[in-house]
Amino acid sequence: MDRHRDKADQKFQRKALQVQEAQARVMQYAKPLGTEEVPLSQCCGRVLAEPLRAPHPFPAFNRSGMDGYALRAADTLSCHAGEPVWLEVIDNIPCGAVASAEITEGTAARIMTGAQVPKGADTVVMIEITESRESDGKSYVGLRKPQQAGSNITPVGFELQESELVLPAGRTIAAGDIAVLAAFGSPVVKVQRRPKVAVFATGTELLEVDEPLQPGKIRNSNSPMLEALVREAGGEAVILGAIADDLELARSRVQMALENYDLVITTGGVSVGDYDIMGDLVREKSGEMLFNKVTMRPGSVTTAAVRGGKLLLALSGNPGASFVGFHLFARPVISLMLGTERPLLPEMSAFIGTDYNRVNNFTRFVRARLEIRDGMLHAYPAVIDESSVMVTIKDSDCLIVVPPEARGLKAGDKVKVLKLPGELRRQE
Ligand SMILES: Nc1nc2c(c(=O)[nH]1)N[C@H]1C(S)=C(S)[C@@H](COP(=O)(O)OP(=O)(O)OC[C@H]3O[C@@H](n4cnc5c(N)ncnc54)[C@H](O)[C@@H]3O)O[C@H]1N2
Ligand code: MOO
Ligand SMILES: [Mg+2]
Repeated sequence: MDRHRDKADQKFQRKALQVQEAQARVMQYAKPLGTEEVPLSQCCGRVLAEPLRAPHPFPAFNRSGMDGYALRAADTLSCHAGEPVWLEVIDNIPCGAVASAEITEGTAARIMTGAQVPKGADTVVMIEITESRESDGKSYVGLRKPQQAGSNITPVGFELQESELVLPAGRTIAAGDIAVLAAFGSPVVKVQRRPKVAVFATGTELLEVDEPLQPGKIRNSNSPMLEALVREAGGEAVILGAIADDLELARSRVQMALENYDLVITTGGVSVGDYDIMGDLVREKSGEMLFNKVTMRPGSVTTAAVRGGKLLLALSGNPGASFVGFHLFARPVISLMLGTERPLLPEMSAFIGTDYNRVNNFTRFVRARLEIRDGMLHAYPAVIDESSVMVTIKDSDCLIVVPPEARGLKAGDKVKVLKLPGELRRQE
């Protein structure tokens, strides 16, 4: 009986941490996991593991910006009153070729866009403003206006000098980065290894997605949602299914997962209920509990522990709470494991779109839809945003941070929002 009392006391006496403190506790266990090489075609969205310095200037040669003639600007200065200057065309330089002769006084080379400008030439004149004639088997180009040195030539190193830093390590590779990597000859790219994240759900009430509904039961929506969130954060998610509320079973599953994966995320069973086994499991002596209560809503019962150096994030079973818990705790951990420098959701300020009157003792992270109007951000809180509500997660672009002291926000008040990843939802 006394042992029961002890257990119950432990269960109910939880010390709530501030969100930032709780984030700091989990983030200190998140370190980059090492690197691997992937083909250029598969590196989009991965995190670059080493900086790229330009191995050569870019462009690597003085490049013609027009189809026309390469010549010396000085040779055009003598045109006056519309009298053309005639220069002998001594070379023809298609793109990809190099000149066979230097341009000297009185000569020019026909040249195409993108070709290397020949030695001696300091300007390129576009075909449209030139004239041509043949005489004694020689070709001549005629110009009626003096030209400026440097025109239509992109000088060597215009974009980048040799050894200039182009891509810092830690950058998430996007299309423009891929162009750079290709231009500098990187068929394989060193990227951070993706964390392997085990996701499992707890709850005797849970059905598989393809099972028919049964009385009192629900389908497991958290695991597929978390799988998508892990992927979006740059991790590799492995769904380990749903387990019944059975402490023995959960203990062995969690242990197996901690041994085989970089991070373990569970949902459900962290509150004070009779079958809330994850709470019991985390309080067992075999590991360090980092926290089991956070001053936030939803997700106040979010729990974290470390075992054998690996993090276990036990998120609340309520869909809204597991969504917010993922973004505040799991996403930063995955980001740090990927070696990124800014693991937390970006903060912005917005005008709240409607009144918000819900009162709370804890900071509330209210899911909301963002709209940009006249260049200003407006955040519309979801009409129903209880922890247990699933359906409005899909419409949220951000979380409005409502501190406990904010009582009765009025439409138009300025609020802090945490931007969720991805594009803004369209207004229906
Ligand atoms: N007496 C108290 N009861 C509760 C408290 C409290 O402080 N005292 N806290 C409430 C709060 S706040 C939350 S949040 C929930 C947390 O619940 P658990 O993390 O223990 O989660 P469960 O009990 O397993 O489930 C809660 C809810 O979520 C549904 N669920 C669970 N897993 C899934 C899933 N994979 N997919 C979809 N939905 C899921 C489950 O069926 C329940 O409806 O506790 C409050 N209670
Ligand atoms: O604190 Mo509960 O975790 O969602 O509201
Ligand atoms: Mg519970």
